[in-house]
Amino acid sequence: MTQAKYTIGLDYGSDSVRSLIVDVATGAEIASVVFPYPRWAKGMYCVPHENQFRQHPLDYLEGLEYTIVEALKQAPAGVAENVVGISIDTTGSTPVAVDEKGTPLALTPGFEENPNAMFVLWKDHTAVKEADEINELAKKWEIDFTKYEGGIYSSEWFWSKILHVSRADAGVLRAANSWVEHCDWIPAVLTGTTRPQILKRSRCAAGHKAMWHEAFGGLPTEEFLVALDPILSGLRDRMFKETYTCDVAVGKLTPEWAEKLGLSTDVVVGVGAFDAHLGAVGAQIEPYYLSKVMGTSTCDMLVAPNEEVGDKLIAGICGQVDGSVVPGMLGMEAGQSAFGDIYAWFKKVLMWPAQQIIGQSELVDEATRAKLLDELSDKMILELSKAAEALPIDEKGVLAIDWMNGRRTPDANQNLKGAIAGLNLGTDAPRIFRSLVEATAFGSKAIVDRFIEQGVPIKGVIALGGVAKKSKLVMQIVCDVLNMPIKVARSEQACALGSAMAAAVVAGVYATTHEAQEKMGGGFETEYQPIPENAAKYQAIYEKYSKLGQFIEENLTR
Ligand SMILES: Nc1ncnc2c1ncn2[C@@H]1O[C@H](COP(=O)(O)OP(=O)(O)O)[C@@H](O)[C@H]1O
Ligand SMILES: O=C(CO)[C@@H](O)[C@@H](O)COP(=O)(O)O
Repeated sequence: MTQAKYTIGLDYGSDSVRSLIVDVATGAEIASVVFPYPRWAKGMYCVPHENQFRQHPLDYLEGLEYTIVEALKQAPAGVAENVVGISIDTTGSTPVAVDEKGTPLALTPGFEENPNAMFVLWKDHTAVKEADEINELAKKWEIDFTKYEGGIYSSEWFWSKILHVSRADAGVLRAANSWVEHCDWIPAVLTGTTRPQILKRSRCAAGHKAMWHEAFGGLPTEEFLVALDPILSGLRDRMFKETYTCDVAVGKLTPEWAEKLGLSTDVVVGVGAFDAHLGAVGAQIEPYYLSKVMGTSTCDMLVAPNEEVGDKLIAGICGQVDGSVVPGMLGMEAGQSAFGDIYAWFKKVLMWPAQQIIGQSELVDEATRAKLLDELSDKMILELSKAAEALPIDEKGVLAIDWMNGRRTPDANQNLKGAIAGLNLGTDAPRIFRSLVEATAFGSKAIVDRFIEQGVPIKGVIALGGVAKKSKLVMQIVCDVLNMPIKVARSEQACALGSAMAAAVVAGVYATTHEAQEKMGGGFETEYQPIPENAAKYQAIYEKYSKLGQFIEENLTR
C-alpha cells in the first residue's frame, strides 16, 4: 500500500488562524486547530471609532507555530513525517512596513508597541483620504492604473495604507525599506526568504490590491507614485516586479522552522494568496459560479477563461487578475466590507447596557455576573435569529443599509455609512436584526447584479465561511433575495482546505489546481432553494433599498 501523504493549509482570518492537515489522496481532514490572536482579542493597537485596526506580527507567528504543532499532536502517528507541503491564505490587503531584512518594524527595537509598525488589517479604513487622492490622480493620468481593479481604488488596499502610514509616522517612513503583504510574509518566514528584494510576491495580492498588472510592466510607475506624494519616492524600486500564482513554490522549510514545527526540511512552502481566493479553490469553484466567502465580511469570487472575458473591464469590483484564484484562469473579486461584522456590531450595541449594569450589579457575585454576560453574549445572535425567523417579510417595515464599514463593491466608497429606517415605537430587536440580515442580502444582490450588468453570467452560487455554516436564517434570506440556489461547501475550513490543495500542487502531488480540487474537494452539504413568494417580495423591497442607498450616497456621505 502506498504511503499516505499530507499537506497543511493555514487560514489566517480576521480574528484567528487555523491549521488543517489533509490527506492529499482523499481530501480527508485529519486534524484542525484554531488560534485566536491574543493581542487582537484584547483590542490592542486598534481604535475602532477611528477605523484603525492593526495586528501585531507576534499574533501571527505564535499562531503559526501553535496551530501546526497542536494539529500534528492530534494527528495519528506517521502523519508528521509524511507532510509534503504547506500553503497559507490570509486576509488582505493587510500590509506591513519591513526593514531591509524583511522584518516587520514592530519586531524591531523601538517599534514594538507602535501600531503604524504593525500589519494594517484589511478592514482598517484610516486611509480614506489617500484612496480618494489615488482615484483623483488615476483618472487624470495617462494610464489609469486602477482599471484592472474595478476603476476605483479602496482605502482597504495596499498603496492607500502605505501612503497614509508614511505620512502619519516619520519614524516608520525612515525605517521602512519596503512593504509586504501578510500572505507573502508568512511563506517567506518559513523558507528564510524575507529580504524584500528576493521575497516572492503573490499575484493574487499584487493584482487585486497593489495595481500590479503585466500590461503596466508591474506596479504603477515611479512617476505616478511620486506625483501622488514625493514621500513615496524611491519606494517602487524596493518593491517588486514579478508576481507568482499559488501553484508556485517559495522554497522549503528552514532547519529552524522544521525543528519548531516537527516537520522535515523537505516540506515545500507555496506562494500565498488571500483567504477568499483559496476559499473559492477549497469550495471547488467552477467558471461563472459565484463563490461567496461569508464571514466578518464577504468576498465574492468568480473565475472564467481569460479568452472569454478578453479585454472587458468590469467596473466597480475588486479587480480582475489572471491566476489570482485558479492559475490559468481570470479571477474576479467583489465583496462587502462588513457582513457578519454587522450582526456582531448590533450584538455589541445590545450588550452595552448589560455590561454596564449587570457587570457592576451587587445583586449577584462577580463569578455569576461574568457567567450571565457570557451566556448573553454567546446566545444573543442565535436568539435574535430564532425570533427574526418567525417574523414575516414586511414590505413596509424596517429597512437597513449595510454600509456600516463603508461599501466595498459595487463601486468602492469607504466614506459611506449604514442606516436603519422605517422604525416605530413597536420596533423590537428581532425586527431590527432581521432588517440587518436583509440588508446584507441586498448588498450581495447589488454585487450579483453588477457582474450580470457587466456581461459576466452567473450560473450559480457557492457559499462558504462561518456565516454560511452557522446561520440557516441568513442563508435562506440571501437565497431568496438573490433568487438563486446556493450550495454550501461541506468543509468547515474551505479556505484552509484550498490552501492545502495549493500545497499539494506545489509539492508536486498534482499537476494542476483543478486536479487537486477534484481529488481533495469535500463537495457540498446543503443546497438552499429560493422561495418564489419571498423572492417576489424582496425584489420590491430591494428597490427601496437601492433608493435609500442612493439618498445616503448623495446626501449623507462624510
Ligand atoms: N449564528 C450566527 N448567525 C449569523 N452570523 C454569525 C453567527 N455566528 C457568528 N456569526 C458571524 O460570523 C462571523 C465570523 O465568521 P468567520 O468566517 O467565522 O470568521 P472570519 O470572517 O474572521 O473568517 C462574525 O462576524 C459573526 O458575527
Ligand atoms: O478582502 C479580502 C480578500 O480580498 C478578505 O481577506 C477580507 O474581506 C477579510 O475576509 P474575512 O472576513 O476575514 O473572511
